[in-house]
Amino acid sequence: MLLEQIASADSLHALTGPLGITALLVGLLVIQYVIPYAKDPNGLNKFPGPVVSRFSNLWMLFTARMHVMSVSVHKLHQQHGDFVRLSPNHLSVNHPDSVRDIMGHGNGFTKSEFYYAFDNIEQGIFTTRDRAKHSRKRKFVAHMFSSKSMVEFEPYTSSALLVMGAQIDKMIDTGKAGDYIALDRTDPKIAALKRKGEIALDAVTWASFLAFDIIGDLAFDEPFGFCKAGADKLGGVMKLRDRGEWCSTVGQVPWIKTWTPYFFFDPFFIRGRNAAAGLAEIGINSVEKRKNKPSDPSRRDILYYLLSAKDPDTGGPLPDRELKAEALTQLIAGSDTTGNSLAQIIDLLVRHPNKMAKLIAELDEQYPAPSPADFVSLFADCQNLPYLQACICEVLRLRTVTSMGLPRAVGASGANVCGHFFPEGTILSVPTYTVHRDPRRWGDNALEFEPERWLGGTQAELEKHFLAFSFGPRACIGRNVAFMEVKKTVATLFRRFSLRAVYPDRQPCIREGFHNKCDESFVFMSRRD
Ligand code: HEM
Repeated sequence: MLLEQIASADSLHALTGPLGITALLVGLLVIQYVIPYAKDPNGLNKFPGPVVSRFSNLWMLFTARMHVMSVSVHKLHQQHGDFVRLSPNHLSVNHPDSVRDIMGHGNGFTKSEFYYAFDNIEQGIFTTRDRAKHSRKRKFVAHMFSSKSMVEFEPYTSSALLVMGAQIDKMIDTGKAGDYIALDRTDPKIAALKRKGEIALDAVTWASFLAFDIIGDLAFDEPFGFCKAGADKLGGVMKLRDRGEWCSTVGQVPWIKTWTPYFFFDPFFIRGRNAAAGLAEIGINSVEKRKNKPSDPSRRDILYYLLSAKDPDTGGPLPDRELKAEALTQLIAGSDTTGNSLAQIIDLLVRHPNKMAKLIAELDEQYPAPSPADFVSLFADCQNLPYLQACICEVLRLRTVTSMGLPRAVGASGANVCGHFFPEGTILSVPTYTVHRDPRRWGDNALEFEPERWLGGTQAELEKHFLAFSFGPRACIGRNVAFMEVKKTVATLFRRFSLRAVYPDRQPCIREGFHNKCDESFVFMSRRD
């Protein structure tokens, strides 16, 4: 009888009509969101956070897409305290022990599925989630970042700095370097503020040119030539930005990755996907070019180390796809990070002329003679300058390139973290932006630019809360190369040139992708000697 009723035309109509479809949708929503919430498999219901985060990743997707994730998470911590729920299985933890408990060695955590969005060509050292696979990769890149290779890598940084110095000189003399025309030639407002002997340029643009040129030479045998051309002929800088923003957004809901080419409602997704493909092409072409070109046998660069690395599993060379994926990883990890850090260093120093004067005094003491046109600071000379080191650390604290919490997944046996137990698969992150502003860690002047805090023997203590290069087993492997590049660049620039902000009172607009970028930072420059 009942079956007959169901099968009747009226009932079928009811099931396929608007009411039936609504009931079906509600049922699906209950299965997808409400039941998991009620079951609370990771025990996160007791933690506060936005209501929508209890049921879905939408809050994270939205804040990432709007480029405001770190700041939004920070506001939630200010409102709710040390533990904030960001999605059904993701908790952000800003507890004094969170860096040790979540990021530290030996706790069995892995990178989360967020990193799937970053896989390009194939999993590289940066994206690999599996711990055994990651250790294998760390083994074969270890030589590349030894102190010996640091000495071998220095000349590539020096030659890029030489080209950039010459281009700035050219701009001071002619107002133009390659395709780049000094800003005071094109913008009457800037021209009106200019003093004699100065030119105006965008530090963000030139820091990117320099960082790309250095990594091009360091990784692939020749600089990309952006400084010489005064232009980014490959569109690499923009591709990096678009790809980074796309990855950090897609990573919030990783399964959408393969569908983004069809997201016609938001060109952001199409652009990001194309940028990722374009970057892979730059990487693959550069590797192919290098492999087919007779190379100087004494040349020691990243590709030399990758080409001569032994696969720890087979004892033979690395498989071709893996080699390309690793080369691309170094290109991406080593260019955008360094370029953005340099831009932020210049931006914050020109906004704090008293700190900049202290740095210049330190450099002048190191280099008392007038600096010639081809002056480039040797790493040996600037490596241990305390105020230079302090300025760099302080900028990387306040203007950290990657300031969002880096998500880690709890391993098979669960984990005790800051007094709570979390089962396998729970995602935990330490909110770098918030940690770097926490008065419990940095004192009452946590929000101020105060390089002096790094002086006087406090560095080791502060390093425990310093996440600019991350912490633990997945910390930045290129940290020493980065410090070498940044120290040499800052020492060279500030010894040779005077810099001042074009608009000292205009706050920079910082846009967050996976990396934070100043949209622009206009500075006046003139020769000092
Ligand atoms: C100022 C410059 C730099 C900063 C601020 C920086 C920051 C970071 C951070 C925060 C991570 C961890 C990311 C995560 O866990 O999601 C990381 C990882 C990494 N960085 Fe850097 N980085 C810099 C320069 C470099 C350079 C110059 C290279 C190479 C030439 C490099 C290569 C890598 C690699 C390969 C990883 C992945 C390590 C792993 O998972 O084992 N980085 N970096």
